[in-house]
Amino acid sequence: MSIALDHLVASEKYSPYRLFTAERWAEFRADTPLTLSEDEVRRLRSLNDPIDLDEVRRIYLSVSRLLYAHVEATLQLYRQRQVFFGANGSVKTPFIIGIAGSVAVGKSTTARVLKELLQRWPSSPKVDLVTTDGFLLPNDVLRRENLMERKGFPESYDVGALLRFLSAIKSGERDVKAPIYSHLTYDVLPGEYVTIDRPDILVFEGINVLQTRELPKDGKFVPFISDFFDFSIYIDAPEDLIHQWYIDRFMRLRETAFQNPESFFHRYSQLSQDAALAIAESLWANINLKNLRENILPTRPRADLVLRKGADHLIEEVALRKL
Ligand SMILES: Nc1ncnc2c1ncn2[C@@H]1O[C@H](COP(=O)(O)OP(=O)(O)O)[C@@H](O)[C@H]1O
Ligand SMILES: CC(C)(COP(=O)(O)O)[C@@H](O)C(=O)NCCC(=O)O
Repeated sequence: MSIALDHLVASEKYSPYRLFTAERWAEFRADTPLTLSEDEVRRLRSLNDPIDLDEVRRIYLSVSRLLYAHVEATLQLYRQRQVFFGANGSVKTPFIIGIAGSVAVGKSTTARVLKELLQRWPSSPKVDLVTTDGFLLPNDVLRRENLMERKGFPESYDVGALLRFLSAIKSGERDVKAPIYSHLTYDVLPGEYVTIDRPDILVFEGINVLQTRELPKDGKFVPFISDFFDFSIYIDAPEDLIHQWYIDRFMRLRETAFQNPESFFHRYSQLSQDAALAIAESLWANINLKNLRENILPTRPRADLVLRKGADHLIEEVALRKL
C-alpha cells in the first residue's frame, strides 16, 4: 500500500511496522473527543507550520487514543508489580514520550499539540514538555572546542546532564531542573531552568532523542536517552520538503525575530534577500542536512510510531510498530 515508507518495511510480513494511510489511521480515533479549538491549535503551532483542527482530528486524536492505551497499560503493570514489591515498592514514575526528527520538520508543534490533548484526558494528567536544546553545550564551550558548525550533532550536547535529568525524572524525584535554550541568543540561557515536578507524563522532544552510541567495553551502565522512554515518535518527511521548510522559516524569521537587535541572527536581517538565502542554504547543507543524514534519519527505525509528512506539513502515512 505504501510507497514512501517502503524502505522501512522491505517486506511488511517481516517488518516490525504496520503501515497506514492517513485516512485509515484517522478511523482509529473512534469516539475520542476533540478537545481543542481552532484558535488553540493556531496558538500551538510554530512559525510556518500550517497545522489546523482538521489535521488534529485526522491524525492526532488516534495518536492520543493509542497513547492513552499505553499509559493505562503501564499503570496496570505498575499496580501489578506493587503486589510483588509490597509497601516499600517502587514509586510511580512519569510516562515518558520521546519525539525525534530533523531540524525544521515540526517536532515542536507536534509536541505542544500532544501535550494539550493528553492533559485534556478525563483523568486530567499533569503533562510537561522539555526540549533537548537546553542540554546543548553553551556557545563559548562550542567555540572553544570548534563545534559551532556542529550544533545539534551528538558531540554538541552535554549527554551526561541529559541522562542525569532523565534518570532523576524516572526515579520519581521532585523539582528536577532542565536548562533552557534561547533561539533569540542562539545559546543556552545561563542559570535559567524549567522545574519539572513529578508529572504523570513527560514529552521529551529533540533531534537526538533516539540516538545510540558505542557501549562501554567495561560493561558499565551508561544508558541511551531512549532507555527512559515508554513510547517514541519520529516525525518524518522527504528531505527536499524539510529543506524547503527550513529555508522558508529562515526567510520569515529574517522579517520577524531576526529584526530584534538582540537576535544572534540580527545581521542577516540587514543583508539582501539573495545573501540571506545563501546563508540559509549553507546552514542547511553544512549543518542540518548533514546531521539529518548522519545522525537523525538512522534513528527512525527505533521509533514506536513514525508520522510521515508530505506537502504543507500534512501527515500522509503512519507506521506503527507491531512488536
Ligand atoms: N533562529 C530561530 N529564531 C527563532 N525561532 C527559531 C529559530 N530556529 C528555530 N526556531 C523555532 O524553534 C522551534 C524548534 O525548531 P527546530 O529545532 O527546527 O524543530 P522543529 O521545527 O522540528 O520544531 C520551532 O518552533 C522554530 O520555529
Ligand atoms: C538548536 C537545534 C540544534 C535544535 O535542537 P534540539 O531542540 O532538537 O535539541 C537547531 O535548531 C539548530 O540551531 N541547528 C544549528 C544550525 C542552524 O542554525 O540551523
